[in-house]
Order: sequence, then C-alpha cells, then structure tokens
Amino acid sequence: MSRPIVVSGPSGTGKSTILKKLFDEFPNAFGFSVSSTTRKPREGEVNGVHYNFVTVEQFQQMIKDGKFIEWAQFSGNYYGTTVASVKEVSRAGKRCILDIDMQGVKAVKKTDLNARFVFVAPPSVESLRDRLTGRGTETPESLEKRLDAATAELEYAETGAHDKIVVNDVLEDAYQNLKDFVFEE
Ligand SMILES: Nc1ncnc2c1ncn2[C@@H]1O[C@H](COP(=O)(O)OP(=O)(O)OP(=O)(O)O)[C@@H](O)[C@H]1O
Repeated sequence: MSRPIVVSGPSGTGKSTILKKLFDEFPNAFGFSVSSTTRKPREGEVNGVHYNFVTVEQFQQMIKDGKFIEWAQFSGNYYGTTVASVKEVSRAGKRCILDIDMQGVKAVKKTDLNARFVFVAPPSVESLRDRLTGRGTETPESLEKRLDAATAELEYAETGAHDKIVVNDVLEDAYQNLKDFVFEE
C-alpha cells in the first residue's frame, strides 16, 4: 500500500499547476479522499463518492472521537477529512495526494497515516508576489494576507518538517522533481 503524499507550500507557489500536470499525465494513479459533510446532497451527488453525507450529530460525534485530520464550518455546514477516508484510497490501490496548508501538515503528522511530505517553495517571496498578482485572483488585502501566511509556511519548512522541498522556478524541472518524489516508493 502506498503511503499518502502531502503536498503543501505557500499559496501561489504553483501547487495546483504542478498537480494538474501530474494528474493529466497519470490519470489513474491517484485517488482523492472523500470528504465528510453535513450539507444536504445535491442532485446527482452520491454518498461515499462525492461526499460522505452525515448528520450534524454524527459529525459532532466524529469530532469527539478524533476521526478528522481537519474539519471546518462553511456557511452553516461542517466539512472535514477523516483519517479513514485517506486510508481508503490506499486500500483501493491508488496514491492519495493531500493538497493542504501548514496546519493540515501538522494535523497529518499527529495521525498514524505515515504520510510523506513535500513542500513546494517559490524561488523567492518576490516571485510569489508576482505570481499571485499575475493570477489576478487577489485584492491588495488578500495579497498581503497570503504573503504573511507564506512567510510562516517558509519558516516552518526551514525546520525540516518535510521529506522533500521542490523549488518551483522552472516549471518543468519542478514537475520532474515532484514526480520523482511521488513515485519514489
Ligand atoms: N514555475 C512557474 N513559473 C512561473 N509561473 C508559475 C510557475 N508555476 C506556476 N506559475 C503561475 O503562478 C500562479 C500560481 O500558481 P497556482 O495557482 O498553481 O498556485 P497554488 O500554489 O496552487 O496556489 P493556491 O494554494 O492559492 O491554490 C499561476 O498563475 C501559475 O500559472
């Protein structure tokens, strides 16, 4: 069974770009954990496929039982990722990739998932600013917020919390390095 792979790094560093290339090149190698939610299923959504749909009481009990790696509340509904849902991906013979932030990394480290951690770093904070600006998704406020969070992420990476650091300077090189890590075992 392959160990889950946790991809983290500052917002705008290029995680989605690199992961998209990976999933395009290897469409069947990876699986995603199914999140749990208290929101009602929408038309066509299948329990256990799109989400694990649970009641508020069940969700709160799962929190108490320590079932979640992380959970949050958005617009009145609970959402979360359970340790079991990540294990299920490995059991199904796929590699599970978790694209999460520093808090998520710390949370995964507290579980028995035995994950491998890769950090995608920008060449510099200035380049991160340029990419976030270039992406056109940020207001001046959200840009500063993301850059502050990026500094914290970079400091955390300096503590040696990850198994590998991939600097996303030249995209093709970064992609190759990430790919090497993903298929290392
Ligand atoms: N090696 C690279 N060189 C230059 N630009 C890049 C490179 N990699 C990604 N980008 C660009 O940087 C921007 C941010 O990339 P992306 O959205 O993949 O970041 P992200 O880490 O997934 O961010 P978030 O965590 O906010 O989703 C995008 O506009 C992308 O096209």
